[in-house]
Amino acid sequence: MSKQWKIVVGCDDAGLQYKETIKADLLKDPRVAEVRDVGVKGDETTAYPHVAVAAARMVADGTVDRALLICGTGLGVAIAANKVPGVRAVTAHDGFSVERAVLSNDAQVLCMGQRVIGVELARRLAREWLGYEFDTTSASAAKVDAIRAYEATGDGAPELATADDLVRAACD
Ligand SMILES: O=C(CO)[C@H](O)COP(=O)(O)O
Repeated sequence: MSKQWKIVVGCDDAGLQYKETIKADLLKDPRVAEVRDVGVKGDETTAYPHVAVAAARMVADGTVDRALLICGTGLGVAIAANKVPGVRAVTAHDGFSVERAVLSNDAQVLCMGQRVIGVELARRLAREWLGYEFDTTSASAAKVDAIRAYEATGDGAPELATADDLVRAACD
């Protein structure tokens, strides 16, 4: 059996309907072991950065494998989630980008905008997302390592890779 994902969902008030709909889908999906919810709920109006960072911290500390975040555009939640070290969050509204977010970028956080795409497309993309798993032996792995290295030191972490290695990885 393929991996069973632990997932956290989150949204702001502009993403509540999609978050609840996709959460219900995830809860029924046999590929999902656990779904956590960091809000918002009902008539809460917590701003998107707080929710996104709460979810991203759960990814970073290993509480969950992945996060699915919804706001109006999917942009703000991604920007905020990416402030948490170790987290790679993307906004994606098409199937190819969702696939590559995992297979190329090892992104653990998928963000979508309730004001951008229809709910059926968002549900489909979330379903497809569960089917992708990053291959640590793939050619993309060195490029993701380069991202990690830049994050670690801001200059490419020479202890993890030479500058030449990083440039080669970035250009491959
Ligand atoms: O889309 C959002 C942030 O990217 C959010 O749902 C709405 O933000 P606002 O336009 O600043 O209200």
